[in-house]
Amino acid sequence: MSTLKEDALKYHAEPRPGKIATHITKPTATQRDLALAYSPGVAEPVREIHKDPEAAYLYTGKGNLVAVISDGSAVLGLGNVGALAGKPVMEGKGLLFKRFADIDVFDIEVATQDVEEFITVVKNIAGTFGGINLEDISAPRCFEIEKRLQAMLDIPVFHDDQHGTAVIIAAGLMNALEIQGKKIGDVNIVCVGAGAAGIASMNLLGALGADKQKLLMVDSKGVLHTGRTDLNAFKREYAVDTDKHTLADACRDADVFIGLSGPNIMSVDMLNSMAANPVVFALSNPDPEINPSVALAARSDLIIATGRSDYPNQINNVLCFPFLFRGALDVRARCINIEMLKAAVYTLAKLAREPVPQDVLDAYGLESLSFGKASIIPKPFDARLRERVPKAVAQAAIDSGVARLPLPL
Ligand SMILES: NC(=O)C1=CN([C@@H]2O[C@H](COP(=O)(O)OP(=O)(O)OC[C@H]3O[C@@H](n4cnc5c(N)ncnc54)[C@H](OP(=O)(O)O)[C@@H]3O)[C@@H](O)[C@H]2O)C=CC1
Ligand SMILES: CC(=O)C(=O)O
Ligand SMILES: [Mg+2]
Repeated sequence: MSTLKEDALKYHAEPRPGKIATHITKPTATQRDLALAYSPGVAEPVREIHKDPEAAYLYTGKGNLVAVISDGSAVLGLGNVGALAGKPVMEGKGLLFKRFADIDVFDIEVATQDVEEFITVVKNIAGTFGGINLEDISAPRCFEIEKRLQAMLDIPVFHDDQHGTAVIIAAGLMNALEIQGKKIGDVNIVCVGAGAAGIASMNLLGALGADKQKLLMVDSKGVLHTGRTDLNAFKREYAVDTDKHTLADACRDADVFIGLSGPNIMSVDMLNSMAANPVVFALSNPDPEINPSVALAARSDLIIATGRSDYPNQINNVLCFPFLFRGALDVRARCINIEMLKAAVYTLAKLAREPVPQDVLDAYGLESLSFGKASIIPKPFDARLRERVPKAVAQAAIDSGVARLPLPL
């Protein structure tokens, strides 16, 4: 039998290399077609856009085109593999944008990890696009890059690993805590990984009612505590006065473990030391902080999720970014703000409580599935995501004053 590695390499190589290509949207069969598509006809939209840049939305693909841009500095949990090696992931994001939200993508791998150079590249190509999805850029550089680019540009600049991840964690956690009979403001949370995903996810959980005093963040050197002198400004926000200094200390009596760090970091002893009815989101890709089979064998009162497609409860930003951008592009939003993120959270969480459609069951080879410990979040194939999340996001953009168009009919 072939292995996942063999299958994955073959999938990417055959029948033609890569996962995504461009296609033509206009007739090209006759001399007249070419005269319209290219010279001389193409001069007409050029003149219109020269007079009014907004006309680019009318005459080019800009409004439905997103750039997935990476410097390859934090690719999944594989680390700093560089721009080119990250390309399969960026093509993958393009595939997901297209498959789930019919958004066109150019993936762009920028071979510099210098913040100024990177910002200059993105700023200078941004006019081509309706939105910028920054991907797999390590912290703390990613925070400055996103903030400065958003301030310069009038299209959404969205770091998926920060906010896409935060949205799906928040939606999944709201449901998981309800099933476990706990409230977000009461629970002790451990977040391992104080990078792009960890910091942004804890910021959003805080905005949704999590108590910072009950939160311990952990990086590769241990718990972020006030005695540490090696913390950057983003980590310092989460430093607490505690004598818990190791991950094992932090896990003791915790209700929630969120892993946004690297593979196999959580031991069974750590899991066993958590409070009753715990929630573990082991979200490092491709290998989670703890293997779900091992974890479930150790504790039957557990809810566990991973970032992977091959286990129940996939907490992965694929459930957010296609639908969030669809909503933002539909109303030509200038940015993606917290109101839009919250709208996505609530819509995703609510949808998970409804019966799962048959075609979704078929795609996963399941007889049945209903809201509960093994189904806290919708599956990406659920067509209702495309119907509901963009609409909620677009409405939030309108209500918060960042939309330039009304809701589509
Ligand atoms: N399921 C999903 O949808 C998503 C999952 N992720 C996963 O989250 C992880 C982090 O991604 P991202 O935030 O973008 O990367 P960053 O590089 O920005 O951050 C990584 C963080 O993990 C910490 N870390 C690394 N190794 C360890 C360790 N052994 N013990 C404790 N902490 C550790 C780093 O510590 P230090 O600061 O000390 O270097 C850093 O704080 C990846 O595995 C990625 O696949 C990310 C986005 C979405
Ligand atoms: C899912 C994703 O974006 C990551 O692991 O980096
Ligand atoms: Mg990523």
